[in-house]
Parts: sequence; C-alpha cells; structure tokens
Amino acid sequence: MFEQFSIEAPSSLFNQDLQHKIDNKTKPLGALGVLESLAFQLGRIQTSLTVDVSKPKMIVFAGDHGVVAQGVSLYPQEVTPQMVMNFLHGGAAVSVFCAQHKVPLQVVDVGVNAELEDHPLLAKRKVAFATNDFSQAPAMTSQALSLAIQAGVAEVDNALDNGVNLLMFGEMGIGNTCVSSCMMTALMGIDPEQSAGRGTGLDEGGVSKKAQVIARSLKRAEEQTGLPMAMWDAQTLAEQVGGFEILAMAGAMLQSAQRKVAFVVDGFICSVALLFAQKVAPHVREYAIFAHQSNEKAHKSLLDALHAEPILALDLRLGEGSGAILSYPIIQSAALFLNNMASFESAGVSDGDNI
Ligand SMILES: Cc1cc2ncn([C@H]3O[C@H](COP(=O)(O)O)[C@@H](O)[C@H]3O)c2cc1C
Ligand SMILES: O=C(O)c1cccnc1
Repeated sequence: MFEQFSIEAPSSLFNQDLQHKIDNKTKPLGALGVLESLAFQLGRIQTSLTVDVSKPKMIVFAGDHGVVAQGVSLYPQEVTPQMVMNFLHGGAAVSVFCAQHKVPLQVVDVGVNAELEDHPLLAKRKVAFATNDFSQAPAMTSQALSLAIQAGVAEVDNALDNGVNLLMFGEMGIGNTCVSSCMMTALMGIDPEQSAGRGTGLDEGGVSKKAQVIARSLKRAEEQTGLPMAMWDAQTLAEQVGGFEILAMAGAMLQSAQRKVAFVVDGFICSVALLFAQKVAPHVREYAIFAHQSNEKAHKSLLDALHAEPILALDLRLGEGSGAILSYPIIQSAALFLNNMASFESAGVSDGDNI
C-alpha cells in the first residue's frame, strides 16, 4: 500500500553554511527566533543558501464521515458540500485569506456526500459518498484507502509539475475532529478522553459522548481485526478508523516530502494527517512547517509529540487551511531575511565578539 514512499531526510550538505549565513546577518545572534529555524529548514529542504517560496498553493481536501450518525458534531453533514461551494465561490475564510495573499486555492472532493457540479477550482476525485460509520464497521476498504492516498499524490504531482514550491494543506468534513481524535488515540495509545475536543463547539456532555463513540469504535475495530490497536500497521489503522480527506492529505504530505518540497500543516486535523504519515515514513516530519496551535483541546499535546514549534497561536478552531494561509507572510519573511538581509561584512556593521 505505501511502498511507493521512500522519503529521505532533507540534505545536511549546507547545514554549516546555512547556519553561518543566518548568524552573520545584521542582528544579534538568534534574534529572529522562529524565523531562523524556518529559514534553516527551508534551506535544508531546498538544498540551497537562498530559498524560494514564491509559488505557493493551497489544497483543501473534502470528505464526509459515516460516524456523524452517532451525533459527534454540532452541525449536519450537509454543511460539507455547502462549504465546498462556499470555497469555490470565494466566501469561506480560507478563500478570503488566499485571495488576500494571492495564493491559488484548489478544492479536492475525495468523499463529499453530494454530487458536485464541475468548477475550475474543484478536482473531482471522489472515492465514495462518505466513509462507513466506523463505530459499526471498518471506515473503508483497502481499495478505497488506496484511492484516497493516490488522490493526494496526484494533486501534489500536478502542483509541483507546474512549479509550485510551497504547499499548504487544509480540510473540510463535518465530523472530522472525531475521526482525527480517534486516529490520534490509536496512533499514540492514549485515552479517548485526552484526544476528544469540542470541534465546531460541542459542550462538555457532547465531548464526553464523542470520547465514548471513539472508545466504542476502537473496541469494535480491535475485536474485528483480532489485534490490539497498538499492533495495527498504518493500513489497518486507516481502514478501520480513517477519513478520506485526512488520508488524502497524508498522501499529499508524503508525496510532497518525497519530492523534497516543504508543506504547511494547518490545525488539529492536518496534524493528525501528519502523525499518520509519520507512521508510514518518519522523515516526512522534517518537510513540515507548523502554522499554528489550534484551540482544539488535543492539539497542544499532538504538537508536542511531533516536536513542533508552531508559528502562530491565534485561538483559531476552524480548519479549512485557514491557519496555514495566515502563516504564509511569516514564511515569506523567513525566506526574505535569508536571501536579502545584509551580513555584518557586507553592511560594514561591527559584530558582537569584542568582549
Ligand atoms: C460552517 C462551518 C465551516 C467550517 N469550516 C471548517 N470547519 C471545520 O469543522 C469541521 C470539524 O468539526 P466537527 O468535527 O465538530 O464537525 C470540519 O469540517 C472543519 O474543517 C467548519 C465547520 C462549520 C460548521
Ligand atoms: O484545528 C483544527 O483543525 C480544527 C478545529 C476545530 C474544528 N475544525 C478544525
């Protein structure tokens, strides 16, 4: 299933030169903080002392989830196709922010529970109209899993073949915080109480019901596979409790890393996609830029598990790729300081080792 991915760590060839270049900019050592680690990471990924993030693209994967039948979201499933139309017509948060930064937006239907009309911004790669309700049966077949992964791979290939040099990923799918929490529980071996959060705005009772649905679903899957979840491989985990848009995004992240291009991770759901991708190929993590820390409860512990240093913390709890696009100006600034800032030598400024 995942044999196509053999992801190498970014090159270390320029590590010393990159650090030297960053340290010799006209600023106190380390003073540009997170921008310095971003510039270093981009330089490693692009194997260059100058970096280019001038051709970004936002790809939003959309899909529906059978498990919403268990009452795990505040909103009805119809909102998924309605929001996809809103993305296409420029009215969603991610659309507005992409327009602000002149970043092209592509929406990919991998499993929306509605027939969608053709639209230039829409890629139609529907695997099915929704996953199965995984509290009752496996979420998907291995064939469906493969189609979801390949949808992500194909969209990334398409973008990179057209010169894109920075990818940003987002998602839309009512119920997908439940799916993400369930995947996180299985991937990290934690209690569902620790991974379930409010999503679109559940109250405490709703969150504890969501945790119960997750616990029941994982028990069902353990019984059906005859294996404790700690022993599931990536394929089993995805088939049992995955979501189409989350797995398409994982495929996209893996392909982006395979082709040595950095990608921006949005909030909680995207971080779970990365955690899954990391189970397939650990080095994928090194190509990820973390946009922000979401207000979804489990995002902080997930970011810690990924050793991630997010750029922003704005109390967002939206998804769609909204945090990813908001972080783009900072990523641009990281590239610009590395490329264009003067060095102590070129600007004739005295540096600081005279003590
Ligand atoms: C109008 C609206 C726009 C959204 N845009 C993103 N999401 C976000 O909320 C959903 C996940 O939350 P839950 O698991 O609680 O359903 C996802 O679709 C996510 O992208 C939205 C949700 C709504 C209602
Ligand atoms: O952080 C996220 O990705 C998120 C949080 C709440 C709702 N939808 C998405």
